[in-house]
Amino acid sequence: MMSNIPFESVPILDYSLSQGPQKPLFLSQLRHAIINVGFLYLSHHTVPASLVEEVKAYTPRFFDLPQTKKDELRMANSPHFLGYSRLAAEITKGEVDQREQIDIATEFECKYKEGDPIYTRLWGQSQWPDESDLPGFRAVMTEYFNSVATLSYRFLELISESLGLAPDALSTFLKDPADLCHRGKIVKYPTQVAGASTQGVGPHFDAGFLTFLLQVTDQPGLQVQNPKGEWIAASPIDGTFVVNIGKGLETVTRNVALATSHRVLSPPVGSGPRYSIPFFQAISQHVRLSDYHLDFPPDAIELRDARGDTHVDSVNFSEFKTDYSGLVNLIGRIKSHPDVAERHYPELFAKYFPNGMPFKVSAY
Ligand SMILES: O=C(O)CCC(=O)C(=O)O
Ligand SMILES: [Fe+2]
Repeated sequence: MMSNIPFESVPILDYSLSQGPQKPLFLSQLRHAIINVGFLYLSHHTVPASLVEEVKAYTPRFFDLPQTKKDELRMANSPHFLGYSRLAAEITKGEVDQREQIDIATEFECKYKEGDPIYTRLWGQSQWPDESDLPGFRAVMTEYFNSVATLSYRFLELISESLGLAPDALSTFLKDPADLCHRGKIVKYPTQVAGASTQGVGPHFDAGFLTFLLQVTDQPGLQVQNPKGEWIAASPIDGTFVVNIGKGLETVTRNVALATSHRVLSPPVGSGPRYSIPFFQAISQHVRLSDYHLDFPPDAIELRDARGDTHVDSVNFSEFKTDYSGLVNLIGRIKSHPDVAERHYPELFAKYFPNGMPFKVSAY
């Protein structure tokens, strides 16, 4: 299991082990998952099961709102790229994604003013449906994201420890948790239309540090690419999150932690829609990851080198090597949602789309 043979399944880790005498076992399992897989299931975690059940119950109800109500929340309204995207509004790797979604974030008041770095405008308030249309939705989703954020901080400390770093070595990139705007989305993948595309979301890496994914329904569809290029299923397991590493964490750990390409296939004809909720942990906007040098013990570096390079079929991300994290994230959003960019960031739109609005955009 600890070898560098390409993984054939996504490991399951029991978070409760990290809180007791079995912590060393947990940390060794975590080290393997972080270095060789880049994905894991996390069971027995700290987000209350009752809260998860409430979130699951609300999810289809949001999408069942009348189309006009959802369109009122459209992302194009928001300089923060938060809000609703209709079915097939995004493209990954040149193909339309068959999903409908609302991007939301933890509570954050945007303090951007003229003259500040433009990327500080990216963080701000979500757009929520009217309370009378979906009573309690905002409160439950906000509580849920806060609870996942808390877990994500603790988990980052465990990752540091598992790699032989001081527990707070990675937390320094999240400096002041009260001043972070974590993002995520609530997603609906409709069942495949016979003969049509099966791309729920095309192969991609996540951008930031850690992603915590809640698979709301039971359909398979999420797949993770191993270093040989094979697609390995990460089907739902009740009571777990799927946790994965983003390009930011890979960059700052000099590839010790592995960001792994993944995709979602549309649910098969007749199986009903699939719903999921990814939470993307934010890091401070003002850090340039390449300015930091984390001192890993030699055995972590050896494990990384034994794993070697991975060959993946995915869109790529290299800006973390040169730019401020906030700018990297803003550029990612601009490329994914040029309609929002054209309205709120005309200069950046012109820079990244010199020929005007593309017919096809490339979403991360
Ligand atoms: O819906 C899923 O299971 C995964 C979604 C995902 O990978 C993403 O939105 O980054
Ligand atoms: Fe993803």
